[in-house]
Amino acid sequence: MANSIEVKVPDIGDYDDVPVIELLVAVGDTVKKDQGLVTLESDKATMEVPSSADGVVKSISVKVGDKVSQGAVIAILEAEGAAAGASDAKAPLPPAGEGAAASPPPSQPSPASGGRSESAASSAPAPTAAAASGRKADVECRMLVLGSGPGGYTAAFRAADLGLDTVLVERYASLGGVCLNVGCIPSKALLHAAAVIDEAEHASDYGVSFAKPTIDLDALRKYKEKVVGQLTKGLAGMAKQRKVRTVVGTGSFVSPNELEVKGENGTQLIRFEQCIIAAGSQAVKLGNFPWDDKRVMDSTDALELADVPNKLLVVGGGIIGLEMATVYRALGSEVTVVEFLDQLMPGADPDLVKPLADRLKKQGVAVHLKTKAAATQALKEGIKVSFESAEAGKTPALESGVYDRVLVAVGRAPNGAKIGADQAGVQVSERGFIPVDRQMRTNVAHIFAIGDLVGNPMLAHKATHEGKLAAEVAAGEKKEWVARVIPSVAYTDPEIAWVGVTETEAKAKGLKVGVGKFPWAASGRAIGIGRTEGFTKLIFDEATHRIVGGGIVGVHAGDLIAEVALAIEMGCEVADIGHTIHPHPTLSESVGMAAEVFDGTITDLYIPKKKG
Ligand SMILES: Cc1cc2nc3c(=O)[nH]c(=O)nc-3n(C[C@H](O)[C@H](O)[C@H](O)COP(=O)(O)OP(=O)(O)OC[C@H]3O[C@@H](n4cnc5c(N)ncnc54)[C@H](O)[C@@H]3O)c2cc1C
Repeated sequence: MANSIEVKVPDIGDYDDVPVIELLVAVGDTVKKDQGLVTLESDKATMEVPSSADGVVKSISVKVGDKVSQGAVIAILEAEGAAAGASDAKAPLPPAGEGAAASPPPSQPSPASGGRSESAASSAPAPTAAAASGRKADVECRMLVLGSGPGGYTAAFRAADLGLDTVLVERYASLGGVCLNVGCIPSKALLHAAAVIDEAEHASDYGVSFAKPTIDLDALRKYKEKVVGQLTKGLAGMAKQRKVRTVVGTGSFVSPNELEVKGENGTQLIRFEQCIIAAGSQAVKLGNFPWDDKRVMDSTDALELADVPNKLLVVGGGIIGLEMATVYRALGSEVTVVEFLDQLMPGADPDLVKPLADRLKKQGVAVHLKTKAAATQALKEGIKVSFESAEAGKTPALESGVYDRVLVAVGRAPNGAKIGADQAGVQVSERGFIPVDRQMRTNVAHIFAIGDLVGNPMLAHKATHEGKLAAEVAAGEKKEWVARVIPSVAYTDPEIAWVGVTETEAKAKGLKVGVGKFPWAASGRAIGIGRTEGFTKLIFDEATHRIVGGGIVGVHAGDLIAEVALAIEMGCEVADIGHTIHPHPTLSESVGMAAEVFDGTITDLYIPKKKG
């Protein structure tokens, strides 16, 4: 029977509220009595395994940076003997007809999945010997990675670099997944063209006039494809250099150690010791749209640039919908955006969104909030869409319209339920997410999952970070998720970027925070480029003056937010940021100056002192 032992911070007053600075072991490690588990900051105290217990680390309840008090549980151990089958990342490949005996990892919500309650629980059946197919394998490998998006190719490359013989399975011939082929990269190539069109249009403000642009759609499409091709071919080359074998075809698990891949050249059975699932997500297709009509598009279709519709409806005012609205508006479409919620880009603070909403309005983009696309009809002259108010009983601001094309951008759904995960014993939530622990392990110890299919935010940089972590853990490194924050960026015009705690979230959670906000109207650089609508705000813990979040709206906000993310990761206080010398004249100065605003030391603005 399992004999669990809790390791607690000792009952010594000195240890109150002390940050954890190092985790010395990881889940699954076998530990011996008196071995160090966790190091705390104050006088480098090390929490040790109690002398009564040799065992396996079942869970670790803290991460680096957490503050702990006396009595807090730091880890749970399973005493030796009770831990048979505990995760062994280097479990040998079972012979055909024999499954892996893996015990499930601890039940911990992944921070990478936004703390979802869908944890890698232990209720899924452990794979049994009978579950293996008994078929002859066409390919055998130490590591199989399913899906070649930013999560998958990163995981495969890192695994190979760490010496694991790796196979990468991808259903499309081109590596790179959604991000490189039909997501981040092509959208940014088109947004670059949109920005140039816009810049040229406004250059007359400073005395430089260009003729109205002529748009060669074929050439623009080719440019986008060239950008994508350069990156995807680069990936194929790097896979070869690392001796990562790629298999093209659609994969589905047939046992805890086997994946069947159906491709153009028939069916192959791949047997693996360890696996990283990185099968990503796909666009949600609302059921009330006629998807067999080419005029109804998801983001992949919209990036095809089949034509520039006279009238485009964008359903969904989130990042992807607004980026595509930006592109098509610049190319000449009359764009209408409808959003069900009461703000564009839900998740960002409303003040960050306002400059974008104002600019869209100026540009003639019609935005209707609290509006639902209720019914659709494919007519010869266009797609007719009828709207309803999101508020029961209210009349929508817009009742109906006929559009040459409709882009539906209402979110993405994980592919977890489409890969035969049940055959491997891997748990999948009702929504299609695969729960993982802090090491990206699923409930089956030798199978990891990463990227969009483990939870929000569905972002490429989250997927790559997780991919690296999973590969390193699989190769035997003692690691777990320690990143504090994941930045979000909308590459609209202006860009909006935020990271960490938002003001809205702080209010909802009753966190005591203070804000330093620097308006770009006072930035020499912003004035020089005629883009003063932006601002930079930093959010600090009121008691410690440590930075906990930040948001930037304005050109290049996506590049600028990296400094704020680093400051949060480093645990910077307001003075660390304010005293960092930023180059002048740059937009980056606005980060230092936002800190000075909070600190009351700003000289580039005049802020009257509060009376009393
Ligand atoms: C229009 C658009 C713009 C975006 N812009 C940004 C951005 O600017 N920045 C950002 O961070 N994120 C952006 N994203 C999101 C980003 O693309 C995803 O978060 C990222 O691609 C997720 O990576 P992943 O590795 O989890 O999965 P994916 O990139 O989805 O890759 C999964 C791969 O698995 C393959 N696959 C799935 N099932 C199987 C199977 N059964 N067999 C074989 N192969 C399979 C798929 O074909 C795919 O290639 C954007 C997304 C879209 C749609």
